[in-house]
Amino acid sequence: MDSEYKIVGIRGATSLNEDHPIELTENVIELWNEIMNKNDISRIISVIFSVTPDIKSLNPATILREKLDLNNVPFMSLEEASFNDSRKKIIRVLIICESSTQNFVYLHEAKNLRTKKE
Ligand SMILES: O=C(O)C(=O)C[C@]1(C(=O)O)C=C[C@@H](O)C=C1
Repeated sequence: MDSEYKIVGIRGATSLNEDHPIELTENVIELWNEIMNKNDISRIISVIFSVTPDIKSLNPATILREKLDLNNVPFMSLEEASFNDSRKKIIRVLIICESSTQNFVYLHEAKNLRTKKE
């Protein structure tokens, strides 16, 4: 293994306007492609998705596995814990991988998930 590659966690998130299979598929593939384009990942170890409890139309892991032929990637999908100030219709991902970069990607309404609340 090249020494510049380290095991890191890369985060990302996206949002849905509606819990609809077409929008969910498009936004999950968009998120995945953006993370892959903005990073230099040499090996994926595991991928965990979380979806807020208002997302039921499709499983993001199944979409990637089937549509992008990622059958060898160990995916899991979980329900995100819900709190009083939780944002709605958010899909989060944590990719554990070997990478020389660690660029997080937040798209659409998920862009401000990590901004500090006043
Ligand atoms: O990074 C995100 O997706 C966030 O919503 C931020 C945050 C955090 O406060 O650090 C909140 C909830 C998630 O479970 C993970 C991280």
